[in-house]
Amino acid sequence: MRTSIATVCLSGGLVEKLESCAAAGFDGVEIMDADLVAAVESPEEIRALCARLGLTIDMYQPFRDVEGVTDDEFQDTLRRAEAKFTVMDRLGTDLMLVCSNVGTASIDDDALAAEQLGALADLAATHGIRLAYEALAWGRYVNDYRHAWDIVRRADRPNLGTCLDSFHILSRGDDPSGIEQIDGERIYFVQLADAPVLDMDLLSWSRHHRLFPGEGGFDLIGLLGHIDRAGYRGPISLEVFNDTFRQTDVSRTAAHARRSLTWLADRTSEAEHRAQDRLPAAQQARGIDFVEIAGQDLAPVDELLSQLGFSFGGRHRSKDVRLWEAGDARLILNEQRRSESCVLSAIGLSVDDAATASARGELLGAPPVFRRTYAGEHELRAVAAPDGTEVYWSDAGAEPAWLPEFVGGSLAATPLRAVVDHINIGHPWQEFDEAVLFAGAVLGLTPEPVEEVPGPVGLVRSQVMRSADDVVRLAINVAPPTSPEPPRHVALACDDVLAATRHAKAAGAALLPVPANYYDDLEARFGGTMDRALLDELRALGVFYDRQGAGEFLHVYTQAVGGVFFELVERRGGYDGYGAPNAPVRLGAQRRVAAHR
Ligand SMILES: O=C(O)c1ccc(O)c(O)c1
Ligand SMILES: [Mg+2]
Repeated sequence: MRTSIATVCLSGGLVEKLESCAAAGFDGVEIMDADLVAAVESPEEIRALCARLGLTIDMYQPFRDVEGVTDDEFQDTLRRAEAKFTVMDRLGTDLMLVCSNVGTASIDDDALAAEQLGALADLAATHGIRLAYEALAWGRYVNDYRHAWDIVRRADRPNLGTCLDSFHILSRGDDPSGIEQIDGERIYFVQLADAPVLDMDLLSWSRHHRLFPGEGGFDLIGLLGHIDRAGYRGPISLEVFNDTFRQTDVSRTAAHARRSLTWLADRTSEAEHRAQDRLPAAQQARGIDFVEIAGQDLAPVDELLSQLGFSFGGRHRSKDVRLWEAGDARLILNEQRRSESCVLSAIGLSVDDAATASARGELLGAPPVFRRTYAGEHELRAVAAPDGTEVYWSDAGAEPAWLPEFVGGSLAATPLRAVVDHINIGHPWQEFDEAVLFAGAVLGLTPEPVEEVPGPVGLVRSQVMRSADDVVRLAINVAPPTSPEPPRHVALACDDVLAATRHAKAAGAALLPVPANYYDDLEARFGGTMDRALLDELRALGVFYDRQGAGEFLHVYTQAVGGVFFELVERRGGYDGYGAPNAPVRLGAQRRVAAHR
């Protein structure tokens, strides 16, 4: 797949954008007119830079307000176009994007539109330039790709074709299968954007919320299949107007964008027989091997885990690392990284083939992580997620291969038997989409619908990504910008949260206090259908409750140690959520505790 990207996706000046696109491995770019106009470099200098960087200039865009206008207006359009054709000659690019008219169109007449586009194409031909006509979803009269193709056919010029843009097709819910009716030679360009499924006006949705493939709700794989079957063999270009990507680090966004196309090419390669685009298969996690917490002084975490009913699993033979266990839940405390306060720093996953998992991660641009190992120690393969969290893979077995490296653990049975239910990672707002792409592409997880939870300092957006068998459930949260350190937590599932909470309280664990108002409300909501004794016990212990149909969810939180806290959960009757209705109360309680420290 030849890859391209519109300069409008990125922040910074044109030269920085081009350098970042080349560094990220794109083959070409679409240069946005406004980016060139604002640059101090001449078109000749930009052309030379692209040549030096190995980037082709695949398209110049956009040219607006062409068709459906009065004759006077059209004469001015030709004058304007001539000036831009000259710029394109200097840039050395031969394809111009022409958007369907959204502003000046006053005449709804396909014959006139075809005539005017034809005349513009004839003028372009004197420069050796081709035009790609694109239906914008909010075009005044032309807003459907089939309509744009009709007009192109009607104009019937050898240098006039169409540009397909996934956003304009899928945002309107148009049937993309009609693409196969288009002559592939006349599809001059393909622009791709994903987007969250939103119910809002098309223009604002398009200009602010587009996403890179794999981060939204559009079926881009299906769309590419139609485009491929139409016979299109040109570049696949990203055109993603997004408020976040336009203001964040340009080289990081370019790499992120390129990763989305690597993922997409892999997903479409099977159907389209493009073996060169194929990646090693995503490895579904069989289990969570461990969760690691790192920090300078983790004694308070040792204490808390002991109070929760974990048992000490020993110290590592050669490193300043300790293990705590409760049934199948294993927590590693790592004091080797002395610069950090207490953070959730790594996740270990067991998979069928760890080598394949890490090879895939690296091909998707995730940086490999190396930790020093000593003779006889198990070497784990790992990459870093976009936020720096390390993901380790090990081959699934009866028990983790690294377990014997921990010595001196207590042999007593654990009071708590648990398994990691979900892991919740707070991210700064600008890293959210990248994290979603990483979890989907590298970890092979599938997104659940986004939840939004009102917190005391802003709306918290939460996207759970999970494996097919629910072994891994990763909640990606956007922390409110005012929270100093994005909080993270590990939720541990056990059979009896009430008993576990009694045990933890008796052992002196600092649990999160829950306000009485919460239980008054619980009584109002469920009092009619809930056992009185249960309600009283929830209130006495500070345990949260939620219900979905016949399913019930009991959960309780510890207070945070640094940037980490724990949750004990009990799922009854097939409850499948995360207690989202309780999140505002939890966030409020956490804020109160933090304020009193
Ligand atoms: O929002 C726009 O104006 C705009 C311009 C060019 C495009 O290719 C497009 O999809 C949208
Ligand atoms: Mg477009």
